[in-house]
Amino acid sequence: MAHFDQLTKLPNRQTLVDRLEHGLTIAAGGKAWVAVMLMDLDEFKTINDSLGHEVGNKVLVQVGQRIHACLRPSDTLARIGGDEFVVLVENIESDILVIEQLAERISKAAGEIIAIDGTELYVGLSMGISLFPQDGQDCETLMRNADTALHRAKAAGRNCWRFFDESMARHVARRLDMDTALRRAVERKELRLLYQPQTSLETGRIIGAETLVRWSRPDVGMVPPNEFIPLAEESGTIIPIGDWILLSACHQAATWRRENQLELRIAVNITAKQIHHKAFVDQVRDALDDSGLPPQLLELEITEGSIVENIEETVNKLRQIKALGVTVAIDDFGTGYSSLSYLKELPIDRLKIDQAFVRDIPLNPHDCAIARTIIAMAKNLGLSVIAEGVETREQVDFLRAEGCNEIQGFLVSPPIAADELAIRCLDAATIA
Ligand SMILES: Nc1nc2c(ncn2[C@@H]2O[C@@H]3COP(=O)(O)O[C@H]4[C@@H](O)[C@H](n5cnc6c(=O)[nH]c(N)nc65)O[C@@H]4COP(=O)(O)O[C@H]3[C@H]2O)c(=O)[nH]1
Repeated sequence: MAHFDQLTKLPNRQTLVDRLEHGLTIAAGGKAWVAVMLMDLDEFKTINDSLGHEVGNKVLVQVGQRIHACLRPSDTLARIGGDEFVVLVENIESDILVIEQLAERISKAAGEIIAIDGTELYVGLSMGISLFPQDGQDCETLMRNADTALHRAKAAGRNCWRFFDESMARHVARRLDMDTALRRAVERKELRLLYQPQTSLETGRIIGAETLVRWSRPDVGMVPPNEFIPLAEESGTIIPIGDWILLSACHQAATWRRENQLELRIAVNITAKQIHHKAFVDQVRDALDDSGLPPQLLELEITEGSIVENIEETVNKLRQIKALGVTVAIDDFGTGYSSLSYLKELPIDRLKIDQAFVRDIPLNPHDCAIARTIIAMAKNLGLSVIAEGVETREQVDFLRAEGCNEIQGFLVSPPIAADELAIRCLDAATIA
């Protein structure tokens, strides 16, 4: 039996069903989602009736090519009948926002003018989307529910898409709305940076600060970074925002140096997507050039989790960063999956013990053991150690006795405004 549609050379219905069944078997064993995006062309019958089947066929071929151009190599596009196409997206790990974005790309691409034999045509496309596992466990149910959603899209005025599950659509809409607002947040000056002191346990003095972003969203209030940073990471908005944070933090540290004679190391959180972005090293170099900050006063904090995503490329990028003279710390250390073997290879300067292990020191013997082990391991690898989330005197005593180099936490100060931090540093008080 043929596996491909003769006209468009795309997989046909049978091939789609085979791939979907295979995809569901794989997805059933893990956490990934699968999306079935069923689409058809609005008013295709009118094109066929008024301009003839030959033109209709050319339209189908062109639309097929346009949809195909929006996909990743691992996605499947099939033509399952007349003007019906299906896109199968497997292995959706992080967020269904990617499906919403894909639906938008496809609608836009299909909706552009099609020129056939000197005639210009517009073709609208409606789409219904069902998701495994929530909208069905098997091929038949998922196709049926995608079809129900497609009918809803048509009823809603065509040239749009609908998820089978409306609550899912609302969830996506909320996130999309937040992402759109976030994209504008920089130019509208809704983002601001706070700085949390980092203190040397040897001298008791503040030697640096971590940059922590805050978003005050009009009509909504403060949105915590734990909520919007992962979203920005997912959608790619982290690239312009991260660039702004990096540049602003470098300027701030340069200002402390120039105006307050403070040589403070400024730490900036960097996400996985930022590291892997092709312009990342240039962005860091530009931020240093633009601000005039000496490179050794800039530290990049990257989480353990983001390193394991693509270890080779991360090592490569970090080497380039180190070559600039910038230092690197591993954030949230102990929560990821670091193995000693690659920790040795990473060009890093500091380990940051996650606050989850600091919180119950000295009462919890397990946490004490973990903190002690991280400190000892860092020493063996020639790395410095900073503990985050330090809130009590007892924690300081324990960490100091174990040889931890620096601390950060509410005991010294919560994240504060830049001016306030300068005053704190100029104040003679130290952690004794
Ligand atoms: N309970 C307790 N908490 C303490 C203490 N000291 C500091 N914290 C909080 O712990 C978080 C430490 O930052 P993180 O692990 O990098 O975790 C950060 C980081 O992953 C992300 N984030 C914040 N700002 C940025 C940024 O500028 N860029 C990026 N990429 N991520 C950021 O959001 C996370 C949360 O940031 P925040 O809400 O500012 O929360 C901060 C800080 O306010 C303490 O003694 N006790």
